[in-house]
Amino acid sequence: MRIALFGYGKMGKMIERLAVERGHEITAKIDLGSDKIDFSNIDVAIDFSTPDAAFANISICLENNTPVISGTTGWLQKMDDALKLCKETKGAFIYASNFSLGVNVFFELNAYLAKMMNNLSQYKVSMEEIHHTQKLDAPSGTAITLAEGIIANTHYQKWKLNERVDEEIPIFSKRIGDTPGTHTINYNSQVDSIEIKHTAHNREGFALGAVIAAEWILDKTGIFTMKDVLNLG
Ligand SMILES: NC(=O)C1=CN([C@@H]2O[C@H](COP(=O)(O)OP(=O)(O)OC[C@H]3O[C@@H](n4cnc5c(N)ncnc54)[C@H](O)[C@@H]3O)[C@@H](O)[C@H]2O)C=CC1
Ligand SMILES: O=C(O)C1=N[C@H](C(=O)O)C[C@H](O)C1
Repeated sequence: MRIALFGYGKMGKMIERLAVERGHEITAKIDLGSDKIDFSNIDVAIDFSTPDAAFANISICLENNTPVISGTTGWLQKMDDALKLCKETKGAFIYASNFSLGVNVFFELNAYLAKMMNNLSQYKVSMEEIHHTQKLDAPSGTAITLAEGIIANTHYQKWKLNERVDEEIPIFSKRIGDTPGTHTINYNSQVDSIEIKHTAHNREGFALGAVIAAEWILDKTGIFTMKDVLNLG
């Protein structure tokens, strides 16, 4: 498979290593200041760039009939436009706030726990996410997906960054050293607390998930999620 990398930073470089190990070829590395892209030499694109760049990168791939996987976070305000463009171009697109198998299992666990806790009004939910100090967006995309999982299964309707407001899910974002990504959900009552936590030890799980998604989407048309790719739930 001929892969184009949009964004050749921490994730782009790790995806390159894992993709080559799995027998794929990297035929384009597009980063800041890159020249014209030769789409005739690309089977699938993988975008791990920046919040400002993701939508343009995804758009150019869809306009050139190239399936695209995006893991970039912090650009959700443009998501509806990307989905519309994918439908118009009859393209193929997967966005995931987190491509790791472990976090996708954790998403399912989070939804199940939220459903159980919904009628237990003595427990108040909160979330904490910890990432490295270079991260541009807050809260993390993963934290937003987790909050959406709680909202879909409880009476909560909104999340709030770094603040406790009645009836909203507080998400506390911390930036510490090189932390690859840690997410904790806590239900606290006067007498006890229940906590679930996912800790990434490095970035390999994210990168491998993105390569697996790229292998999976080849020759497909439509808008998919990692749940489709991993056959979870
Ligand atoms: N969904 C997931 O599983 C994961 C998502 N991420 C997200 O992926 C993104 C990238 O993460 P990292 O690689 O750690 O960041 P990074 O900062 O190491 O790399 C980003 C790269 O994008 C480049 N870039 C800037 N403008 C560009 C443009 N117009 N076109 C192409 N490239 C451009 C930068 O020069 C840089 O090399 C972030 O949004 C991060 O939150 C990170 C890890 C896992
Ligand atoms: O920026 C990162 O590093 C990560 N970003 C994603 C997010 O915002 O959730 C996924 C992972 O946690 C690492």
